[in-house]
Amino acid sequence: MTAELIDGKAVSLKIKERVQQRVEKLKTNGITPGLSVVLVGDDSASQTYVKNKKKTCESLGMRSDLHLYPASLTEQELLEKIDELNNDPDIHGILVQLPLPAQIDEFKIITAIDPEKDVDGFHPISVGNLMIGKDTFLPCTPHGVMVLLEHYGIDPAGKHAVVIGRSNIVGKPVGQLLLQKDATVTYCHSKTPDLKAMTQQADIIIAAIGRAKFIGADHIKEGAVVIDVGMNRDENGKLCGDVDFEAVRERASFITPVPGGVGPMTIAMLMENTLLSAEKGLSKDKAAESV
Ligand SMILES: Nc1nc(=O)c2c([nH]1)NC[C@@H]1CN(c3ccc(C(=O)N[C@@H](CCC(=O)O)C(=O)O)cc3)C=[N+]21
Repeated sequence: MTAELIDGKAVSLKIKERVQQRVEKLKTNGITPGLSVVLVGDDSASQTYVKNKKKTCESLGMRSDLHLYPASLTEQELLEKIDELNNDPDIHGILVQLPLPAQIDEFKIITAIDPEKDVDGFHPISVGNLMIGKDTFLPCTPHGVMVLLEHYGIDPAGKHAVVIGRSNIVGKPVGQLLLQKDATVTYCHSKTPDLKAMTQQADIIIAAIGRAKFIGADHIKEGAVVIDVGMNRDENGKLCGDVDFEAVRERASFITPVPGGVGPMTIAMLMENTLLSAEKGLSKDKAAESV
């Protein structure tokens, strides 16, 4: 069997088109969605990502401002910036690029962001709402994975989904979203004694490990759906996922490439969250007017 390619780039374009149309509509009500992106430190890969986020925002008619700080920024200074953005009515979404330098406590920063502007879905309130199935900002990468599955007609209900990785931003939430869609979910991680025995039982595999080409053909069952959330560099410095794509595609039914799979979806869902935040603001203003 050769797997069908899950084209995240193409699906992300469709989502962005829809976002753009809704942005136009919002603008006729006098509101332009605005995203603030904060980057601390001069990591060049991170700079490229945040610049891409800004470019994408602007291509969809949204506003975006970039706040670049040296790696020496103090926690207090960052908290003050977040406070300012929390109180800026033109800013609907705040994204603080992770990881942060060691002197800054990530949890303190994430919890300082107004949950109503938490377009990353990382605030404990957003995480809690996700756990109990309440309406909230969904974290962008897990949400992007679910949208891809839906787009390709892959219904998780009754399937065995094996999530490899238990980070707060990918592994844990994507397992939760799969559970909400009635999958049977197994979480695997670095302390799982026999990973292969687990992944061989999976109908759907979500690889969020962080090791280049770690998942080979012998890890998967014939016909499995393989979603690769990895972002690594191979021995030649080329971007690659956690899955050995060429080998695994011969056994899988569907597979995401890296690049062009989950990555572009992450950005598209961020745009959608920023739009949703701005739309919520509008409906609140309208409600206030009608009182
Ligand atoms: N607060 C916060 N929120 C994030 O969402 C966040 C973060 N911090 N820190 C870093 C990670 C990483 N991340 C990516 C998003 C898109 C691509 C992406 O578009 N990738 C392209 C390729 C890009 C390339 O060629 O380098 C693709 O897979 O096709 C990659 C990585 C968001 N992150």
